[in-house]
Amino acid sequence: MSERNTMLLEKQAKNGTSKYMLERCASVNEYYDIAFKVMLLGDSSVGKTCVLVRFKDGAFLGGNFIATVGIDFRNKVVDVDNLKVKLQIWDTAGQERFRSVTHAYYRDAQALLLLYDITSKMSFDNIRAWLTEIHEYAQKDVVIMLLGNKADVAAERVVKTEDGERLAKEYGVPFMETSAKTGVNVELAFLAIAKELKHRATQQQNEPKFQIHDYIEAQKHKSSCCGHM
Ligand SMILES: Nc1nc2c(ncn2[C@@H]2O[C@H](COP(=O)(O)OP(=O)(O)OP(=O)(O)O)[C@@H](O)[C@H]2O)c(=O)[nH]1
Repeated sequence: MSERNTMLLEKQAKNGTSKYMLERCASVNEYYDIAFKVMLLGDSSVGKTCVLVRFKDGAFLGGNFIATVGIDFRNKVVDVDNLKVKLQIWDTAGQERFRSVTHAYYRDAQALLLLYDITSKMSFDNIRAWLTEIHEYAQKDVVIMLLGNKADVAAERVVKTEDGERLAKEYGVPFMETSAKTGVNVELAFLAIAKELKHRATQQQNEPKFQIHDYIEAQKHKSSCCGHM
């Protein structure tokens, strides 16, 4: 981390001008400058665990579906403008019976990735209910991103890309389609979140605001030449 960034973060922490955590980890393996909590939400079997495993380990969990019980988390440190940003990513159980457990974790999250499955109309229709729940339990300024997962299964698609885009626009949240199987857009989703949170935490008054929508569109176009759904 540059000296300027260190001073800036320390100043913000001292003044209480940053709502975000400033943490230092002594372990060499897990060194980071700043940490954020991110939660994965959405119906059971939309692919939350698989998206997390794809991002963390670059692998796909195929085979038999094992539903998440309760809640679990994994850490990943990413570089954002010379800062080491630790994302502590909470994987929640989509099943209704675990809802009261996961509600308790909403308050601490700075970002929420809300997933539906493009081959399940019900998981898409339930997104409005998820957003209502988010507004009830999460912080007011939480960063929300909508993801239409399983984009690789084109033959079974029942939710059009435009429908996802329209819903995201209605709620003013960024949107993209992902595939935990091929990896398409998975890293982009987490990096966009990391950048948004880092900018919010370190931004100075005269600096231009980070535009997450513009960033995602630019990156999607960049990768569309060679990205495979
Ligand atoms: N083709 C395809 N299958 C996927 C993708 N993501 C997940 N799956 C499959 O969908 C099933 C459910 O995936 P999970 O990641 O366990 O779903 P979840 O949302 O974590 O489910 P809960 O833990 O019950 O909330 C598994 O059989 C995965 O292999 C994807 O991008 N493409």
